[in-house]
Amino acid sequence: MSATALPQGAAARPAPAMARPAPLRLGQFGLTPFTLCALLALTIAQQFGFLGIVLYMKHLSDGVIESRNLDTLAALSLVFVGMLAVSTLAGHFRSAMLAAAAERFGLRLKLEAMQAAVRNAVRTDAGSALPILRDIATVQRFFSSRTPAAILDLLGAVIAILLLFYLDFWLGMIGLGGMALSALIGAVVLLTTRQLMLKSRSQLDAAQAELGSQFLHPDVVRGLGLLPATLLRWHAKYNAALDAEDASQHRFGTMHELDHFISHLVLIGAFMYGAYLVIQHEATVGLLLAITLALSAATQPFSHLFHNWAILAQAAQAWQRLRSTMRQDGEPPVHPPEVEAATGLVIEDLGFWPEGRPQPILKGIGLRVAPGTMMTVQGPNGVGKSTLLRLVLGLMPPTSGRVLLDGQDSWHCDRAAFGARIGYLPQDVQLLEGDIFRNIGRGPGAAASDVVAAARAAGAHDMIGRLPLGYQTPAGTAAGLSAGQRRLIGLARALYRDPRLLVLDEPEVGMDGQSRAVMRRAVEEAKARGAVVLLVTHEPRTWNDLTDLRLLLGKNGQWQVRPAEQDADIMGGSLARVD
Ligand SMILES: Nc1ncnc2c1ncn2[C@@H]1O[C@H](COP(=O)(O)OP(=O)(O)OP(=O)(O)O)[C@@H](O)[C@H]1O
Repeated sequence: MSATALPQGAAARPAPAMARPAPLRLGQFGLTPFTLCALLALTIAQQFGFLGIVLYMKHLSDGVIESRNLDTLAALSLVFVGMLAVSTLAGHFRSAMLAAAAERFGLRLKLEAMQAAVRNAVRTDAGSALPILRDIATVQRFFSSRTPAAILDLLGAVIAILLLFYLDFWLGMIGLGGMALSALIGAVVLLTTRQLMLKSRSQLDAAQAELGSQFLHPDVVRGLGLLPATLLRWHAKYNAALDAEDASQHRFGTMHELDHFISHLVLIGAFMYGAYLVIQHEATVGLLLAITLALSAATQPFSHLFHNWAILAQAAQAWQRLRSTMRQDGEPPVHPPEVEAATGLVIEDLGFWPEGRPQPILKGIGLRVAPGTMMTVQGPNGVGKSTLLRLVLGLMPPTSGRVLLDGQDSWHCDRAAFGARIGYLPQDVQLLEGDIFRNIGRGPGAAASDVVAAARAAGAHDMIGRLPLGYQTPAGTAAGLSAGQRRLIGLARALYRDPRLLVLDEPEVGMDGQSRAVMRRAVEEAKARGAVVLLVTHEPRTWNDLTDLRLLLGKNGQWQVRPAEQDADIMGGSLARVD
């Protein structure tokens, strides 16, 4: 046995710096300045094609019809058919580019945002990372809808207004006034519905999360007759969320009607002015035709945007939430292993003091656990045993100090490489969706021999063999495995490929005598292979013969390391003996 208590640090060191995550930028998803310029150029080409028709109509009615010149009619028609073809092609390429961007965006965003959300959820105990999936879907739905094209078409609206100015200064002013009014209404409604939409979204998330967590314990809910109360509570929250959404939809609807009214008002104004010019012999009827087409090009993108305002507003909010998730991500920078550090587990001046707590949970813990050594972690309920294990595993950043496994900082590490070197059996064993083989082998591609060896070491092989589908038995939440079976599979997963650090959180809970014996043998073998074993237990006596060292935790961050021979159940209640 080799285990050493290191001197306690006098003052808490600041927590190790988190990496500042790169802000979420559209450029990361292929929307570079070049792509945007190409999209704008295609939009202009498309719009010129359309606006060409305006001029075509005007020339036809002003010149060709009066002169009755068929050659001019044929030549003009040919030119404008060509323009129309270019416009259609430009529109097609633009749609293809937008669709490709939407796909690329969805794929990459899913990967990055999901990783960030899971890391945040683990670090902050924030529960589900799933709302992020809805945000990704919202942003993706926006990109694959007609709305980005409508935004680009606002450029066409500007060109249409310029054309109106070209036709007549005051016509341009009427069109510009209408456009400005529409934009103003849009901005006002977007700002005033923002809070309502945020409220509705957070209420909906809270209601669904609450119902989801209740359904995780259907037996309790049904068995204790809590279903009506649960549904009533959920219904009230859900209705409140829908009320907020209805209010925002109502405002969107009002705005759409208002925009409709303004478009018609602008059209009537422009027509009246055009008719006045015709009466004054300053223009021909062709001008009225041109006004109709140009104004429709100027107002259509607005009308589309207002119609789909909710998609735009929801996408903007989802994008902001995604950005903030990525900002909070803070994946720590990876530190290379310290070659001169002692092998095994080294804990240096480790402290954990969450915000809002008057006292630290853990303070200045310093010790070394050599390879082939088992240390039990003992202490009363709520004293910080599981927290210590999570810090050792590098699942959250310590407030001070650090943990090294064979010289590798457990927080500043490459998770995939570090995870492969540890085995962890939490109090509440959660198996992932997929079969037992994948669960033990920690994903696809595991060697069958390694999986079976781990299952044998955990005493799970025979139990798995008795299942109708053996290692192919589904192991997820709906699979129906018993708590004891899940625990054995969880232990096999922890033992997979001989971890350097084996962390067991109250492993004996829920195990029968035979399974406990198998577990003890597994721990013994892991020690013999040179693993460091950390074991949280409320029954230290049952592990006496395998224990080399005890870490005793007390209230407010008190701690002490003792050799195994002393005081197996010292933490039966008396903290004074630890001081
Ligand atoms: N991320 C966190 N933020 C704030 N407080 C936390 C965090 N993690 C743990 N705690 C608090 O730390 C205290 C210790 O919790 P922990 O689960 O580590 O206790 P424990 O000793 O394992 O208890 P038990 O024996 O009952 O399992 C609890 O009061 C818990 O609320």
